Amino acid sequence: MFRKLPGDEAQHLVSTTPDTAVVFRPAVVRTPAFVTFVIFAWRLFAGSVRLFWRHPIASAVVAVPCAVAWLYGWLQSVVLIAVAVTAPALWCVAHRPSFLRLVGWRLLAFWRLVWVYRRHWQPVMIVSGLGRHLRGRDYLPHLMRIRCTSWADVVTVRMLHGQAVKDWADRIDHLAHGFGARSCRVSIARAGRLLLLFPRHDPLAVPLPALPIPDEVSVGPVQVGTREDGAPWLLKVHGTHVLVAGATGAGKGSVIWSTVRGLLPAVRAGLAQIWALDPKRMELSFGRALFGERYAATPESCADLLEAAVEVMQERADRFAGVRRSHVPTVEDPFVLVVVDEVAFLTAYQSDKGLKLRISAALATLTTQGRAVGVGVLAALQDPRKEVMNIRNLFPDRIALRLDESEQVDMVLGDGARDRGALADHISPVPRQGAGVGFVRLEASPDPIRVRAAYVSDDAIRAMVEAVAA
Ligand SMILES: Nc1ncnc2c1ncn2[C@@H]1O[C@H](COP(=O)(O)OP(=O)(O)OP(=O)(O)O)[C@@H](O)[C@H]1O
Repeated sequence: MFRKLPGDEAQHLVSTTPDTAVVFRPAVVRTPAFVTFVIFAWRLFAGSVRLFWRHPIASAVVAVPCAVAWLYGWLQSVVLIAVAVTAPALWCVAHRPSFLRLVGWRLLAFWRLVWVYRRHWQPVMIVSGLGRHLRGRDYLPHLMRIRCTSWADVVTVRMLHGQAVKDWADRIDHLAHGFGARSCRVSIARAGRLLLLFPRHDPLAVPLPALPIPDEVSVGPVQVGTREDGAPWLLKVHGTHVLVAGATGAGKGSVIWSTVRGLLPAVRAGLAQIWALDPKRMELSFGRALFGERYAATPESCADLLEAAVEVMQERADRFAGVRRSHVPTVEDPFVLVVVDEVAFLTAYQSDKGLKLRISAALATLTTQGRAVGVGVLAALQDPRKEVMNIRNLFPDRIALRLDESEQVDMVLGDGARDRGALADHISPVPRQGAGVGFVRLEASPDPIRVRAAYVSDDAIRAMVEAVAA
């Protein structure tokens, strides 16, 4: 045993009786009391300065009444506390948003920093493998800052040197459960720093009724719902192609109808046309009058309609060649949105090989050449696998509603989307809670954003048909 002990440790050994633990005599360095006092005083001072610097509001809440009591007496201090409590309460009642923005969320952030994150930081980091315990020392990522919004905590973290974003993305489950949240999303703040987003509650849990038909005549981006952060979810349809993937009952219809609703003023003004392909004959047939002649349900008529769209596209391409490089909608050349509900019925599940080829070729042509000349495709499908939808990569913008399998998330939103928190396979199958909820990736950012489409009821569709007929 003595030979196994490193260096001169053997000389500190106090007891090695067989039935007790090995006990070492600690090294004692005799220090004058004065030096010890100076060290403690310095630590106290440095700690107080750090506390004031990091948490000025919370420190002032404690320090100011103490200072007043010491300088002017306890009665004045009690009066001050009473005023300090009632004034914010009145402010909160009178103008809640400004109170929350300036005071409320900061206090909550302080509370959650102390009570949730700092308290659980060390065990969660060590158990999840994001921190290391080496030779008696903890090497932990640095918890830098907490910001609270109305629905989530945003935690800024400095990673350990040598860690990668993937190390954190692989552990979102550990982090979420470790800090008592439903989920966790990871995004990059800057080199070496991450933002972890922990939702406190789900702002999208309640269905959103159909949005009002906009007054402005525009081909987009159209508002189709709300983002998790409360901002409007604007979907760009002009100048792109959009693929909506979701299991049965995921609410694909609500994305399609909300888009149609947002384009309605442009349709009425003649600046947009919606061409509808409805092989299931369920979804779009309800508002058939909105599409006029440009509605197809049988595979043959769908192939014809798609080829007609290709003709429009090619005719425009011939006219625009060398004259302009982008499309501006006019009554002569309106924006054409080809809406396809359950596109796999027309491609993968189509038994007639000739029709399947015609439809696939037309869709591929539209999605590769249509956007510059004002022809866009909005397609919905249930199964995003390559065997089912081999042209899914030709859709620049993709929306993942509730999906059956976790692997399907990256198929729709691109590699790594699920690791970053796009848990489309965890969306509730209960229509009230989960229908129309999904994840999108915006052009500007690789981080998925959670959204909910507004539900356009049958009555709202009927009202739209009447509005267009009028
Ligand atoms: N945005 C929404 N908000 C709340 N409930 C919704 C929403 N969208 C749809 N629903 C509810 O979910 C049900 C299914 O929606 P929908 O038919 O649009 O799904 P889907 O994805 O098109 O399904 P399928 O592929 O089977 O046609 C609807 O009957 C409606 O009750």
